[in-house]
Amino acid sequence: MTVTDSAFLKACRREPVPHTPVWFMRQAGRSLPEYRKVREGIAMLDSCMRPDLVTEITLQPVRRHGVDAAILFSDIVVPLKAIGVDLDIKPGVGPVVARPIRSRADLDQLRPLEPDDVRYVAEAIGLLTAELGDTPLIGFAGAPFTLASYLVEGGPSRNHEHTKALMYGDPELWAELLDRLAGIAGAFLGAQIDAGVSAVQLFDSWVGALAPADYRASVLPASAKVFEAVAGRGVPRIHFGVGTGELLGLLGEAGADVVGVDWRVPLAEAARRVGPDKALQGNLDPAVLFAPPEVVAAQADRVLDSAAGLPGHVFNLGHGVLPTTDPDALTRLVAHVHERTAR
Ligand SMILES: Cc1c2[nH]c(c1CCC(=O)O)Cc1[nH]c(c(CCC(=O)O)c1C)Cc1[nH]c(c(CCC(=O)O)c1C)Cc1[nH]c(c(C)c1CCC(=O)O)C2
Repeated sequence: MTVTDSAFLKACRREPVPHTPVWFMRQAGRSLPEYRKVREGIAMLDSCMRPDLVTEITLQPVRRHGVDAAILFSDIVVPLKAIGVDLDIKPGVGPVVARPIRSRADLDQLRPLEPDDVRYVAEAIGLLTAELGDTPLIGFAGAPFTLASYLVEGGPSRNHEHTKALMYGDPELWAELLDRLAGIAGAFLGAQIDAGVSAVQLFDSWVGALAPADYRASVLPASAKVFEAVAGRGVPRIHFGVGTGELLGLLGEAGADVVGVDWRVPLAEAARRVGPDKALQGNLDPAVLFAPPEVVAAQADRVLDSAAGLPGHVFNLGHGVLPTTDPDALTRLVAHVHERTAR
């Protein structure tokens, strides 16, 4: 076995698999007591800059759950911090930006990302690939729209009103902002591929707030530029957002090899929307993990049944692991998916 032959990479390439591979968005994090222990007294962004901690935290869910892939412990705002944007991650809140970007002058905060800006990430990836053996490591970046939302709003937002005001009100400035963010995200993914990750995921978590026509006109070109920056590198590209049922076809069109699906659209229907030449990832509702074990198993089977016959399914949740999830429920779910799909 090598990483290349792993069930996860085979599923991304839509090749036959020994079992359906499974990993979880936010598998490294607050649901694990061993995570809370190593993070004690260390700020989130500081922990992302320490290769020893990044390595330990990334490995924790692999050891505990036996998932088919690791995801680098980092955050979508790490490359922004690395180029000098004044921001922090506030516990229980999320990324908070000191000087929101609302005018052309504010764009000065965004210079291009150089590999040296994130050398601690490359160092962590080197340590990780040595430890992980045959288990693939997924790198990631935030997509231009989702990064723009944090930068324009100044923090997490329910309605993205300032973001949309800029997008509709000053299309030229908006395009320039998204283009700069696309350059940063593409460079961040490129640095992770150079360092040895086996796949990359572009998180456009909040883009489900847009209508398809606006996505196509105002966001797709920037996300396509990110995927283009890492095309032809032999590394599958995954594209994910929440509430994107109406955008699934466009998320694929932007240049992904694998399209992530939240829990609102069954995978068989998602496959029709995405088209025949892409794999799918998803899509168990993360809240289902709070139900009794037999219910979790039955709901997982519903996901697997919907994906039956599709070439290329990576089992995942429809969004990240919720912080108060019982880790044993995740371990049982991995075992269940593996047993149910063993060929
Ligand atoms: C939108 C977004 C962010 N960050 C990320 C996204 C896209 C994924 C998604 O939609 O969930 C991506 C991310 N953030 C983190 C990872 C690690 C890898 C993984 O296990 O998935 C990944 C892939 C660690 C983290 N990033 C963050 C934490 C929690 C911080 C802590 O443990 O103190 C972790 C483990 C902080 C963060 N950073 C962000 C949010 C919304 C938060 C949570 C705020 C909170 O509730 O405390 C921005």
